[in-house]
Amino acid sequence: MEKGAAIVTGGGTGLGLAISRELGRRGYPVVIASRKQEHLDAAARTLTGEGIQVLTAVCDVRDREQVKAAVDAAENRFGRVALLVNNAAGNFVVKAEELSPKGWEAVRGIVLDGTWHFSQEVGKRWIAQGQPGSILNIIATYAWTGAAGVVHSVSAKAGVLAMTRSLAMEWGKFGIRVNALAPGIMVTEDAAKNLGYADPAVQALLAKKVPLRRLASTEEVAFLACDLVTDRHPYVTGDCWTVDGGLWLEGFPNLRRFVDGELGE
Ligand SMILES: CCCCCCC/C=C/C(=O)SCCNC(=O)CCNC(=O)[C@H](O)C(C)(C)COP(=O)(O)OP(=O)(O)OC[C@H]1O[C@@H](n2cnc3c(N)ncnc32)[C@H](O)[C@@H]1OP(=O)(O)O
Ligand SMILES: NC(=O)C1=CN([C@@H]2O[C@H](COP(=O)(O)OP(=O)(O)OC[C@H]3O[C@@H](n4cnc5c(N)ncnc54)[C@H](OP(=O)(O)O)[C@@H]3O)[C@@H](O)[C@H]2O)C=CC1
Repeated sequence: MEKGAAIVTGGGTGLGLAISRELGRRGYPVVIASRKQEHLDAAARTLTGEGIQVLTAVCDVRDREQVKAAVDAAENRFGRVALLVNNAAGNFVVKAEELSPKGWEAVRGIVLDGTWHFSQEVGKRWIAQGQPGSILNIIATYAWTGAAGVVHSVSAKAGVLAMTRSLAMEWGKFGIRVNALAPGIMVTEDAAKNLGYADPAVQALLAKKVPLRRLASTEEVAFLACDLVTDRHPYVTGDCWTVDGGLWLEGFPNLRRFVDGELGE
């Protein structure tokens, strides 16, 4: 039987692209949704070339109507949505006292509102259709440790973790699983640029802070993400898996110190 489709927000770049590829390899048609056509087109070319069925959906996750249109397009093309990965994010390092209302709004809107928009849109359809489903929310370990320099993202990711647990409790009876995954530091283009670790010398310093002494690859994080969101672990819900080489146990690096050039040995 045909598998339902997997929607991956922010599926055109970085971790989202790695998750889309791994889901494709596991037999799921993927729907990649994000704002920029050029990100989606480049990813679709790559994935199609690897034999994966792909649909692109230009969509700002902050806009409820665009989210609805993306889910409609996924159902029209593939019949059914089986999986949702809320991976899209926005982030930048800023002193809390200098963060503007629009800066707060942008990051909260993408991370917290975007996750809610897609989750409710697919969740209510699964409930109405009597279909099971699975949602995976990509967060960060600072959702529970806190971190200096990214108060907007920390607050939004903490909200997503609370949302994950609450939806798992409320929708478990419908056969809908909801989990979260907290990756360690990955060198993806926009994250490294926006968070001040594009320089390989900074990456080397960061790696020294990780108990396993290296940063994460998108592939290894994607593999675990796919294990969690697919039916490999059908009794896991409301949980958050961490794949960060042990970094959070050491304490999350103060991101302000990176951009201020104060990171020492
Ligand atoms: C060192 C280890 C770290 C590892 C852990 C990291 C864990 C998590 C990582 C991530 O989440 S990585 C994801 C990174 N990817 C992205 O951010 C891609 C998408 N990002 C964007 O599109 C932008 O960066 C955005 C600002 C988040 C959103 O773009 P949008 O077009 O909606 O907003 P703008 O109109 O450009 O800006 C809105 C508002 O925000 C202010 N702002 C933007 N950048 C900065 C900045 N660098 N510093 C201070 N303020 C910023 C901008 O000025 C606007 O406010 P106003 O000026 O209008 O008040
Ligand atoms: N990199 C890291 O070290 C870590 C990352 N994470 C998390 O991993 C996930 C992936 O991050 P990563 O791959 O590194 O970063 P990327 O910047 O590559 O991914 C973010 C994606 O979100 C999409 N996006 C941004 N804003 C919107 C929007 N308003 N609507 C729709 N899509 C949007 C972007 O596409 P487009 O520009 O086309 O809209 C992009 O594809 C994020 O949730 C991040 O918080 C967690 C811990 C560490």
